Amino acid sequence: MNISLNQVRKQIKGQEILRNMNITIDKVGIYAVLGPNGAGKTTCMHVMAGLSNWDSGTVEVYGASPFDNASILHHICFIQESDNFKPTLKVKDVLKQIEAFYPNLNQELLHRLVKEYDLPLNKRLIELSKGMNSALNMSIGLASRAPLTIFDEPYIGMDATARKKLYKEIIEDYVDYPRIILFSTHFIEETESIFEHAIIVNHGQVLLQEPVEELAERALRITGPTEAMKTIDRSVYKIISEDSFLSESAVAILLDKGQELALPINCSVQPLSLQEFFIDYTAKEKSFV
Ligand SMILES: Nc1ncnc2c1ncn2[C@@H]1O[C@H](COP(=O)(O)OP(=O)(O)OP(=O)(O)O)[C@@H](O)[C@H]1O
Repeated sequence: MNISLNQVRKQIKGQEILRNMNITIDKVGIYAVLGPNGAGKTTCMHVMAGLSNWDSGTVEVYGASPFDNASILHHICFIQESDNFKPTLKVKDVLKQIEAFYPNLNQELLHRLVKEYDLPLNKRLIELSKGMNSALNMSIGLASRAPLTIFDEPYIGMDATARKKLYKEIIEDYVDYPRIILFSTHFIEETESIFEHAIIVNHGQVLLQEPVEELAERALRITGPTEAMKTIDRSVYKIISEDSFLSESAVAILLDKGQELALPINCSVQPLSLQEFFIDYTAKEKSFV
C-alpha cells in the first residue's frame, strides 16, 4: 500500500475538520482531489504530506507514519498556492535550494520549464507576479518527480495559456515517469481530461474515490420526453438531479456498482462530465451518505 488514511479525525480549535477520513492509494496515477470550499482537502493533504498531525486513526505513507518523519520527507513534494519558499529568495536561489532536497529532481526539465515560463532568475520571489510564482512552484513540483507529488490549487494567477501548457506538461511527464500526483482544483472542467481517479471530499470525509472511467459508466444523464422519463423508477436509482424544459426532461443518476439501467423508450443516456457530477453530487450528498 502506498498511502492510506484510516478513520482519521482531526480537530482544529474545537472544530472537527477531518471526520473518519478514509483514503487508499495503492497505484500510481493522477488523482483529482475535489470538494467545496472548506471541505477539508488541504488539511487532509497536509496530513498525508507529513506537515500536520491528526488526533486519531492511522496514516501510512510508503510504510511510515508521515508526521515530522524525515525519512519519507524527500519522497513527498507538496506545492500549495503560496508560501512555498521564502519570498526574499531569488529564483536562482530557490532552484539551488531544492537541488539537494528531491533525489529524483530532473534539472533539465526544471530549467526548461523555468525558461519556457520566462521566469527571471535574478528576481526575488516577492518581485514576481502571482502567475510567475505559480509557474515556478509548478515547475518545481513537476521536476521534483517525487513519488508523491501534491498540488494544492497551485495555479493562482496563471493565465489560460500557461495553465493549458501546465496540464500538457503534467501528462507528458507522468507518462514517462508515472508516480502519484494529487491535484486539488476548483477548475474541474478544464482539468478533467488529465485525471485518472477522483477523490471527492466534503465535511471532512471522503464521499467517493473511484477511477474516472468507472465513474463515467455509472454517473449518467438520461434525457427524453417528459412522459417517458416519468417511467424511470425513482426508488431504484440514486437520483442526483432532475430538470425539465417544455416537453423534455433530464435526470442525472448514479448507478450502484453493477446496477443495470432500464432506459425508457425514446430516451437517451450519456455520461456526466466530472464537473457536472461533482456539482450535482455534492449538492445532494446528504441523501447518499
Ligand atoms: N489553522 C486553522 N484554524 C482554524 N480553522 C482551520 C484552520 N485550518 C483549516 N481550518 C478549517 O478547516 C476547514 C477545512 O479547511 P481546508 O483548508 O482543509 O479546506 P479546503 O477543502 O482545502 O478548502 P478550499 O477549497 O477553500 O481551499 C475549514 O472550515 C477551515 O476554516
